[in-house]
Amino acid sequence: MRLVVVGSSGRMGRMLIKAIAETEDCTLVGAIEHEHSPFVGQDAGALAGLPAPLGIPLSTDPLPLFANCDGVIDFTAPAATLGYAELAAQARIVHVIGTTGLTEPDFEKLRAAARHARIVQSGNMSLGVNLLAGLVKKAAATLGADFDIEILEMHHRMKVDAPSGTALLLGEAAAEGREISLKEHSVRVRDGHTGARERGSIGFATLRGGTVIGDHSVIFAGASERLELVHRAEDRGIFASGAIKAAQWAFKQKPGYYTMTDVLGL
Ligand SMILES: NC(=O)C1=CN([C@@H]2O[C@H](COP(=O)(O)OP(=O)(O)OC[C@H]3O[C@@H](n4cnc5c(N)ncnc54)[C@H](OP(=O)(O)O)[C@@H]3O)[C@@H](O)[C@H]2O)C=CC1
Ligand SMILES: O=C(O)C1=N[C@H](C(=O)O)C[C@H](O)C1
Repeated sequence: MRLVVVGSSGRMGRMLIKAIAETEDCTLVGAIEHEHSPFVGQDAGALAGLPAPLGIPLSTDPLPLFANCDGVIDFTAPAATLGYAELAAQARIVHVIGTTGLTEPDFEKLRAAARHARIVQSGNMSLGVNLLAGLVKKAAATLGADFDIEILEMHHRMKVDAPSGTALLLGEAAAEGREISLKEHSVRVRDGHTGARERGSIGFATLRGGTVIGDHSVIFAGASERLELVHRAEDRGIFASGAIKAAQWAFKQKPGYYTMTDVLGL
């Protein structure tokens, strides 16, 4: 499969270039950055720390690359992702989206692009987190509203969006298990005299610091017992290999909007 990476000098971009180089049946055919990036023109392999250059310089023009590839992997920023989604739809290719911080209007645009592209979007591409989401759904359904649900996440100091895409994905899983709408029951911030906790709400807490790759805990707090389901990412390679698996899976599908639950058959 011929793949292009956008945001290729970023933390995930570099990890993806390395992972694609190490994956059989996948070839990196292009690496893209925005026009003001200081990395434009540099070799993708050198940037990713590979022992030899790949002969692929970072470019700013997606059009010729999208026209000659099977899929694009995108861990960038919401505005960039929406632009790439339009181009991927025009080129009728696979678009794997790991970008977080997307809003409901953004998701509507992505669903429209998925009429022509094969989009796989997930706030977390790892097997562990997607399995965790299933466990959270089951726990939420089993325990019911006598147990308060709180979702705690910690990430590195450079992360720009909160709560994390993963925390929101886990919140959706909990809400689905409870058969409620997350939008109507989530409490994203607490400060000052908040009053007692509202029964049935799903709370979020965000920590930022250091180099933490991504820790998530879903806490079910009952009257005399507490259940905690935890995932800790130890290497960004888990997101990169999940994204490549998603691209390979989507290559065989019809245009549409898919998630990692579809890819992993969970
Ligand atoms: N779903 C998942 O499994 C995961 C999702 N993520 C998400 O992926 C996103 C990226 O994370 P991370 O790699 O840590 O962030 P980085 O900031 O390190 O990387 C983002 C890269 O995208 C570049 N970029 C910005 N705009 C454009 C554009 N228009 N075209 C091309 N490149 C562009 C940035 O350039 P510059 O720095 O110059 O602005 C940067 O190099 C975040 O939303 C994060 O939450 C991260 C890990 C896992
Ligand atoms: O920005 C990150 O780093 C990560 N972002 C994703 C998120 O928002 O959940 C996934 C992972 O936790 C790392």
